[in-house]
Amino acid sequence: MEQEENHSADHLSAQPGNGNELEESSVKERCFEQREALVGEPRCVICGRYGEYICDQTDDDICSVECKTILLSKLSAETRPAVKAAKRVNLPVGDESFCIRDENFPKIPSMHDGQIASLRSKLDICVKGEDVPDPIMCFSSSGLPEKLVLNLEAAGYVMPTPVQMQVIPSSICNRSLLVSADTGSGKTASFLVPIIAHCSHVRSERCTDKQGPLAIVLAPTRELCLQVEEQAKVLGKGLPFKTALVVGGDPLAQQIYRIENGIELIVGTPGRLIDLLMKHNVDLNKVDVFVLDEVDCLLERGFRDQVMQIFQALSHPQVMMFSATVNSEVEKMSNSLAKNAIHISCGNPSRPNKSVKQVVIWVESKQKKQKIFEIMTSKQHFKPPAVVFVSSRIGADLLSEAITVATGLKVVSIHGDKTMNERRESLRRFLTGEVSVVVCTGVLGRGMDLLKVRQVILFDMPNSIDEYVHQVGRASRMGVEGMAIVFVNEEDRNLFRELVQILKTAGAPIPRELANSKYTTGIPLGGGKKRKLKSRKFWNHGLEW
Ligand SMILES: Nc1ncnc2c1ncn2[C@@H]1O[C@H](COP(=O)(O)OP(=O)(O)OP(=O)(O)O)[C@@H](O)[C@H]1O
Repeated sequence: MEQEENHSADHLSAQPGNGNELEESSVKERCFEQREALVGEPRCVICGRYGEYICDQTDDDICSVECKTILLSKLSAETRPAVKAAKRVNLPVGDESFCIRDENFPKIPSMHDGQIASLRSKLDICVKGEDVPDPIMCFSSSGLPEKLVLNLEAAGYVMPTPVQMQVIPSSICNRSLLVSADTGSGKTASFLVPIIAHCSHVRSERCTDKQGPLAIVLAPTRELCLQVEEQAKVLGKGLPFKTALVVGGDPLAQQIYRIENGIELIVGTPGRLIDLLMKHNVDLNKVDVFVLDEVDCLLERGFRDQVMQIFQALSHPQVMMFSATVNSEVEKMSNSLAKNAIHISCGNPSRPNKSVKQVVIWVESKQKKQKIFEIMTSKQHFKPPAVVFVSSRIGADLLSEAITVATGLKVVSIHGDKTMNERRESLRRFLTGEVSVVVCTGVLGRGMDLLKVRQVILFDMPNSIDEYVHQVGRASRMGVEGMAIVFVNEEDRNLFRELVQILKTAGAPIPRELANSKYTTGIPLGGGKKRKLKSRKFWNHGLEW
């Protein structure tokens, strides 16, 4: 007990002068101050570094006050959508009566169809399709391997989020899916959990060494692939489940070597995967799960042909497609990949996450730099760590230098002209808190789980409202409140109409210049033609990443 107390990060709250100064000074404030864990040492449940302390509230190993705060905010009943969801439908949180330990994965007991429909409606889950499996209320009710359930618990996943409640059972029933759900709502685990369960099931049934992959996850950016693969490794730990990351910028030979040695899941960008498949004979015959993360982006021109090429090399896989922004065009295109897919929608997809306060400011282009310096030197307005989105690579470099000079803050830039090692290192420095600002192009706009970020600044508006939704979404994870500061001026007039609609719906203030602009008031609401034009524009921008 004595020892536990001395290790407790809660001692940080001790006040100077109470005799605890010695322990206080040794407690690590920030995650990056902590060393890596050696073999056999406890690891921080948040970042994996040396788990020097024990969190009093949860008994988990943690490395620093910073990770303790994240751990507690993750577990906080007020901020967990799954727990909130359970409360909304009057389910006792963690009540075992809602957990069915049945391999065949039956219905929630004593719930008839009407009750299931009402449950879905309360959880904001909409489903379209034939024989849609019922949602689950806990991870252990879907016949997942015990080790996987333990890994989920260790990662702080006490209950599934609404999207996971509906996607996991549907996926385990081998159904193809098109899923749209809010940013930060847990889509990644909703496809990784069934993939890991499937792979470890197959491998333990037919245990032969060095087999080809069983699942492929495609994502549009290297950073997102890195993150998805990392999460797959955490959730699949201790199971017969190995992964390979196939992204540009890393040596191809190493990626081939890893695949040759036998893996279950490939996570990659379409271009590099095609490259690898052309140069090397990878047996894709056993791939029976194909996931498109950020499906709307992957089905845009530029990626679409590559995605279809990979798909055609597979033999009738289960296809699962995910994004926070799925429009009717994407729905139509998804038909060519999966005919009878179930459509699942959770929360308010295609709208900025409700937990992010949108603060739109009218700033003329020449004044933008001055404005961002003002924000970043204001204790009241600047809430680091912060992500700044700009529209060009050169702009990212110039602005990051300018912010450093003007404010003295540590800033990095990330964009498509940097080498993979530079991008990895900059992201690491940002995520560990070594630097407090990252200036980037759209490369970090989609899918990135920037856990500690609560503030994003859209220095340049992106080229489409869908990208706006994704970029704003970086300011919040799992319902934690965040803020997006958005600079607009006449140059963004193409988006005025949709932006004003979005701000009105969110009840956010609309700058006078924006409200009064002829582009806001004079043009009728855009139809299909206008959206197509925007999609193309986005693509020109997308290729610039
Ligand atoms: N059941 C759960 N319990 C607790 N935390 C969870 C759970 N599921 C996911 N998370 C955490 O929630 C955060 C957001 O999840 P994720 O990145 O998958 O969101 P997303 O829906 O893919 O968002 P985006 O559209 O922005 O990519 C992550 O930090 C993840 O670890």
